[in-house]
Amino acid sequence: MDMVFIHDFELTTKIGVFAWEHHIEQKLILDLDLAWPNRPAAATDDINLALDYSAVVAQIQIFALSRQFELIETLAEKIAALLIEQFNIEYVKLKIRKPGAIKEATVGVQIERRKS
Ligand SMILES: Nc1nc2c(c(=O)[nH]1)N=C([C@H](O)[C@@H](O)CO)CN2
Repeated sequence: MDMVFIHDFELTTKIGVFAWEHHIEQKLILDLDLAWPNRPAAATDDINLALDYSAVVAQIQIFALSRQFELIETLAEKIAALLIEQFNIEYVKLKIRKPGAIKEATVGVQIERRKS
């Protein structure tokens, strides 16, 4: 399966369970693996047939600015749904790390979602 990937994407947003987190921005690190048939774009050298990773990053940034969640699980689910719908992507694997969450470890979530 062909993929377009976006790894180590630093996203700054308001996120967290605790009250003190509701008023500050925190850094998240996203890794996205997006199923996309790359041959048509390669055959024509046409960005219009490619999954434009810049456009994907921009959409996620706009979404993260406009919404606020407590759990990174919720953010992951919403981003996966957004990408499947807006870019017509068949399969999304998304990992979100929250580097500042705890001092003992790097923590986060990973989901895989398919277009239904
Ligand atoms: N599975 C999760 N556990 C926790 C989350 C989360 O989003 N998913 N969030 C927190 C707090 O917001 C924490 O990051 C504050 O440091 C705790 N556990």
